[in-house]
Formats: sequence, C-alpha cells, structure tokens
Amino acid sequence: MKVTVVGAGAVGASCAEYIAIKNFASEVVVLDIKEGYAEGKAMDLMQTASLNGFDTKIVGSTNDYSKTADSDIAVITSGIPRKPGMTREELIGINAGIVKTVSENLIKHSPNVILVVVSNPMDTMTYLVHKTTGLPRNRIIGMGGALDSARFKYRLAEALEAPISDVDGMVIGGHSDTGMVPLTAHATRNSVKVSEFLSEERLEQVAADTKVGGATLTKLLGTSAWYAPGAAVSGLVQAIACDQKKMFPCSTLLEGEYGLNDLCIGVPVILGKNGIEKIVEIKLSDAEKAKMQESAAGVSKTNGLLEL
Ligand SMILES: NC(=O)c1ccc[n+]([C@@H]2O[C@H](COP(=O)([O-])OP(=O)(O)OC[C@H]3O[C@@H](n4cnc5c(N)ncnc54)[C@H](O)[C@@H]3O)[C@@H](O)[C@H]2O)c1
Ligand SMILES: O=C(O)C[C@H](O)C(=O)O
Repeated sequence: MKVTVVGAGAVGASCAEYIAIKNFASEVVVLDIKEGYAEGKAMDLMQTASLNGFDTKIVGSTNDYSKTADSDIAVITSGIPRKPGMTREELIGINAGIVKTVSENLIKHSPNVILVVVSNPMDTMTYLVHKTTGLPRNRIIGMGGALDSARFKYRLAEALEAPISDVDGMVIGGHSDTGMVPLTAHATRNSVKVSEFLSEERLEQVAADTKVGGATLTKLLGTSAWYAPGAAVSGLVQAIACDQKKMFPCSTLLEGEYGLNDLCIGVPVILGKNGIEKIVEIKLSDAEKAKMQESAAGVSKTNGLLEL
C-alpha cells in the first residue's frame, strides 16, 4: 500500500507520522514544493522508526511526482493555512490554484488513486477536484467531519466530566465556523443520549465551541492546528487502505442525497478499499435539516467564487 502526502508542512507531516506509526502502509511519499523540505521531514520521520517501531518507508520529494507513481491513496494538504482572525474561505484565492495543479499531477502518475482533500476551504477544494479531474465521486474524499467530530467528542466529554472513550457523536455539514452541524440530539454516553445528562443550554455551548474549534486553536497557535487534523486524515486513510468499512462524516459530492445537489459537504459515509463505498442517509429532524440547508447555501456561495 503506497500513500502520498502532498504538503510536508504541519498537517502533512503529522499525517505522515500517524500513518507510519499505525504501520499499515509499505511506503509513504511526502512531497512539497519547498526545496529539500519534504526530504528533511521524511529523513527526520524515518529516524523515529526504530523508536516508534514501524516499518513504513517514508520518502521525501521536492515536487518530483514520478516518486508518487502508482500511489493507492494521496492526501492533499498543500496550501496556506489561516492566521488568527481569518476564515477558511479567505484562503480560496491561493489554495484553489495549488489544489488544482497538485490533483492533476497526482492523477497523471497514479491514474487509480483515491484522493483525500484537506486544504481549505476544504468542501470547496473537494468540489474543485471533482470539477477539474472528472474522477468518480467515490475516489474524492474531503476530510473535515472526522476532525470536527473528534472536537465535538472532546467538548462533550468536557461537559459530561467523562472520559472521551465514553462518548460518541458526529458533526455533519460544511467544514466552516458557521456551517458545521453538530448532531447533539444523536450524541450518546455509553448509548444513553447526552441530553439526559446535560441541559439544552450546555449542549448549545458544546455545539458552539465545536463549531469554532479550528478558530480557537488558530488563535492560540498563531496558525491552524495539525495533530488532530493529521490523526483524522490517518484514520480515513487507514479505513481505505485496510478496507475497514468504517463510517466517518466526509465531504462528498451529493447527487440528491439529503435533498442536496452539485456540492461537496460533510455527510456520513462508509470508507473501504474503493474509497466512499456508501453515503449513509440518516433521519434528521426538521431543525437539523434546516441547519444542513443553511450550511449547504454557505458552501455553494464559496463554490461560486471558483473560476471553473
Ligand atoms: N480539512 C481540515 O480539517 C484541515 C485541518 C487543518 C488544516 N487544513 C488546511 O490544510 C492546509 C495546510 O495546513 P498546514 O498547517 O499544514 O500548512 P503549512 O503551511 O504548514 O504547510 C503547507 C505546505 O504546503 C506546501 N505547498 C504549497 N504549495 C505547494 C504546491 N504547489 N505543491 C506542493 N506543496 C506545496 C508548502 O510549502 C507547505 O510546506 C491549509 O490550507 C489548512 O487550512 C485543513
Ligand atoms: O481551522 C483551520 O483553519 C484549519 C482546520 O480546518 C481546522 O479545523 O483545524
């Protein structure tokens, strides 16, 4: 199993590290445009192999896509991150050009590759990859919901004063400060609805904290987060590589599902060796449906800024 990670920055390197530590890939190629940077990250990571006990070979490349040839899965993290005070949508001008070129280069050398899009604004970048590559929708996966759901579980555990392993919950919708839809009514602690333990007001606070999870970290760090994003990507890659048939909320092209069309947005999907093997349509309340519609309108508005 060969995995390429484009962008050897904060998220790309974290993602490569988690994939290597999980020891399911034979090779991870890390590619960056900055001279020597990916080679340096790859060498540093390889020097953790004996310490962390993995056999994955990590190779660095300065923009040489021949090294990525015949990748089974490729992750696109190339592009600029936001700074405090910015929205993800403000990154579109620079990142759209990068994501378009990178995805075309990847497909040229790996025609059967499954792409995982991370660069922001992620739902719009995923849509751009659809529009420009023409790959079938099962092979283009946007990562956002897996991360947002991990942050939701963190906030739920905090409110419940419970270990995170006790809680379960999911965030669907757009990966933006306003567009996320944390499904508080479906969240559970050991199969008991969290609404049995937390007031409506506290649950609203959990949802609000979840939605600004990325902005909160950006303010603290001066740039956006990388550990949880890297771990979330590695989870998706592992589910595909190991044909796990796991369910994650991912950004995918909708063709009527959830009453939506012609956009990529986060919904639950089953991930296996073919990428997105199924879009899971869960029953939403009228209030949840309205939030999803509003979120979709926001994503479509950003998509409208693309020069297609
Ligand atoms: N979807 C998500 O949940 C999520 C989570 C975190 C970050 N992000 C996004 O991921 C992107 C990367 O974030 P980061 O913190 O790793 O940024 P970073 O600046 O640390 O790394 C980005 C890397 O991309 C490289 N790059 C730029 N153009 C390139 C090109 N054409 N080809 C190859 N490499 C190129 C840069 O040299 C840099 O090393 C940002 O857009 C950020 O907003 C998304
Ligand atoms: O917040 C960001 O800009 C990066 C990423 O989308 C995140 O949620 O951490």
